[in-house]
Amino acid sequence: MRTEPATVHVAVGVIENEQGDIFISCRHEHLHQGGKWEFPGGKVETSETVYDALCRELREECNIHVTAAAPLTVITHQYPDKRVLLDVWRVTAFSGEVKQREGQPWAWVPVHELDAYRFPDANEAILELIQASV
Ligand SMILES: Nc1nc2c([nH]c(=O)n2[C@@H]2O[C@H](COP(=O)(O)OP(=O)(O)OP(=O)(O)O)[C@@H](O)[C@H]2O)c(=O)[nH]1
Ligand SMILES: [Mg+2]
Repeated sequence: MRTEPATVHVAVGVIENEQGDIFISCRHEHLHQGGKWEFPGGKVETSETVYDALCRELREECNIHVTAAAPLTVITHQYPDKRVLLDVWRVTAFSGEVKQREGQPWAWVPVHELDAYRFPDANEAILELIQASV
């Protein structure tokens, strides 16, 4: 008998700077969807809320302390090898200077240039929402 693997619940942050550029980083090659660009974030642990996970992941991955964020969308996506539920938040206020702490290439990208980057398939709806909001 084959059992379906559980959905991976992921908190994802869309961080914008004063110019309206969006922070993205490139996933390490050896990871799931490696080599593609992503919004920072990571798995929600059982003991935490999605908002707590968002704050923890953005502190760990990009050095900021989130002070306000609003839900943007929720996406479920089935990859050939994995099912994910992306809980996407727009970070509206933070303290600290954004920097990539995990050795990934990173960039601040104007919204109209996001199309030049390759993202995981699940991200399509996120990109449409960001582009529609400028
Ligand atoms: N962070 C992030 N993950 C994404 C995005 N789009 C997307 O499909 N994912 C998928 O969500 C899953 C969780 O991401 P993750 O690898 O960042 O998790 P994590 O930071 O907790 O790392 P870990 O693997 O070391 O525990 C991965 O399978 C990844 O491919 C995105 O824009 N940002
Ligand atoms: Mg991560």
